[in-house]
Amino acid sequence: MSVPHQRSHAEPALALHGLVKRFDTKVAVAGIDLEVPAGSFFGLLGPNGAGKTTTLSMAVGLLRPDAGQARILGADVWTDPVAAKARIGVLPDGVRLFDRLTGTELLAYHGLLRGMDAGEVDRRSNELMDVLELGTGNRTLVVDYSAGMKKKIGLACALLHAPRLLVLDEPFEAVDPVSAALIRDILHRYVTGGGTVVFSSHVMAVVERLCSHVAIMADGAIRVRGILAEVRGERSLEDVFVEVVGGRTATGSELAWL
Ligand SMILES: Nc1ncnc2c1ncn2[C@@H]1O[C@H](COP(=O)(O)OP(=O)(O)OP(=O)(O)O)[C@@H](O)[C@H]1O
Repeated sequence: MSVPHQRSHAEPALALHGLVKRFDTKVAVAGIDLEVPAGSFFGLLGPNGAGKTTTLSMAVGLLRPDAGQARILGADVWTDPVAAKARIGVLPDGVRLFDRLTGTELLAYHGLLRGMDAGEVDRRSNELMDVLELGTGNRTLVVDYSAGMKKKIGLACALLHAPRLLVLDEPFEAVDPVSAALIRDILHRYVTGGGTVVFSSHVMAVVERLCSHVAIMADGAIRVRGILAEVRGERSLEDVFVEVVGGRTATGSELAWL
């Protein structure tokens, strides 16, 4: 089988074809085609409102597209949802969690829902709570966690069943520098071990450090995509980003009243 636009013959970890989403008259995502190669660390960039969250939500089956398809390691998210969802771990936007549970209870819920053995859920959940410094015996309800802790427990839920693809919406947002370094390390090891990560971020330094591939979105479309080194060339990723999405420059006369 030959796959056009791809050097590798492997099935892409994530393949989006013609994805469209409108909210009333607003076209949030305007027909996106994107392939994320298996084993890649893929950064999705774009200014506020570019359509990143909408795209990732459709990619993982949280939001039904108006048109188009999303396939996860070959399984269609909408026609074969059980197979598709078994292969992914998701950190959604805003991390909507059952927050009247403790972190350990939440992980148990996720693990059992995915049909995992209770003993294995226990072992992995203790290890995740420990590694992510959420406290193994912590009885605090998730609702009382800080924003960064909520991100970390959301990430733990996404990792628990050792999925082959991780789709993470702004995993570094609200996370302190020590925890960010820890998460970078965990994700790096996950990709080295054969996993694939797709994540959205506004933090260029993190994307430059971690990613093998990037795509830059603006106004619901992908403007630039490819291997990080090729997209960046001799410039910084931030320079490329600003050039691609455009941006206003301060003239010095704004907010003169301030
Ligand atoms: N549920 C919704 N109802 C109406 N409009 C929406 C909804 N969700 C998103 N939008 C609109 O779709 C566009 C894309 O939003 P989206 O959240 O996907 O952007 P984003 O790139 O993730 O932005 P950010 O970086 O700020 O998180 C925006 O104009 C937003 O206002």
